[in-house]
Amino acid sequence: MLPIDSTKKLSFTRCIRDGDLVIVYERYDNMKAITVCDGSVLENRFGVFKHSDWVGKQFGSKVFSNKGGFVYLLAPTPELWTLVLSHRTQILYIADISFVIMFLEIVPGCLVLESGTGSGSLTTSLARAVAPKGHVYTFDFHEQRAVSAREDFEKTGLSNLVTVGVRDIQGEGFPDELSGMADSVFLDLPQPWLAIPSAGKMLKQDGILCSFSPCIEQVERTSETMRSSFTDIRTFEILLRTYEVREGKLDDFQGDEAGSLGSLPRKRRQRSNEGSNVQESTGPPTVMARPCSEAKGHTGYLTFARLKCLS
Ligand SMILES: C[S@@+](CC[C@H](N)C(=O)[O-])C[C@H]1O[C@@H](n2cnc3c(N)ncnc32)[C@H](O)[C@@H]1O
Repeated sequence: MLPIDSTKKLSFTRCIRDGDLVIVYERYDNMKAITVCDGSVLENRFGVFKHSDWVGKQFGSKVFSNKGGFVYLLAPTPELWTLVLSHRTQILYIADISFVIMFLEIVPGCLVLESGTGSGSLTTSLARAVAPKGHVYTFDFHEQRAVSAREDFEKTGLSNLVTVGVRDIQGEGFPDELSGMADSVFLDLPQPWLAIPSAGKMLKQDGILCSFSPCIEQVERTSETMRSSFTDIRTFEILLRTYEVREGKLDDFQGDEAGSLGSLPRKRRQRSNEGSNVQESTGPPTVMARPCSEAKGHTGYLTFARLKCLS
């Protein structure tokens, strides 16, 4: 990520410099984060890429190896960072993250509390959502995870937007100094119900709390605890269906899962929509879209609740 501060607008239009973090993109399922270092090289199946060739190029550029192979150099957005970060824990992915940001009503300037930090996947998106003047206070009781998260936020240029604290949030709650200051609180903890009374104290009037839990028993216990100080308690499970889009001839797709309109060539689908039974088995390549066979299933449940107003 490019540095975000209160004076700069988040922008990826500037050119790549020595020391920048870039996402080296081969395919949507094959990318990695690299810090550009003049004098270093990247070696992969496409050949050898000199970092010095990357300096001065715009983010999004296609760059070539000594063998004529190529990769793209993308800006490290939170969306891409989530896909390349080093997993120190289970993490939240894009479908849950985007829903969380929307439902917690997080906008620039918000103050957000989070625990645990884990691998900082959600924190990275929270930081961008509150930029340039908001702040995220994130807590984990695992010292080394906190250290690694700070290093990552430094690398991604977000450290001025995030404070990482080491604290047992289930045991001690959030720090008293933050009482009544949070617009929203997010919990990804094994026993979130223990942290709910403290989360309630931290929130501004009508602030929103979200708790992520992998199993429904935790959701029930969390919701039960929320009832005394929160209202509008709602739980969601975000299931994402991804489609594969590729070009081919009808013959290439014969024998694909039957009955899936998504697996039909566009041309054939249009014809059947027009009431014709004509089916071509040859012809020019056409674009197909069909559900991916390896779609991600259950990740967890997101329970949201709004603090009850006192007056
Ligand atoms: C599943 S991870 C969070 C992942 C994070 N949401 C992400 O997207 O990268 C849960 C984290 O909670 C931390 N944790 C567990 N119990 C805790 C407690 N009592 N206080 C603070 N952190 C705790 C763990 O150390 C772990 O790093």
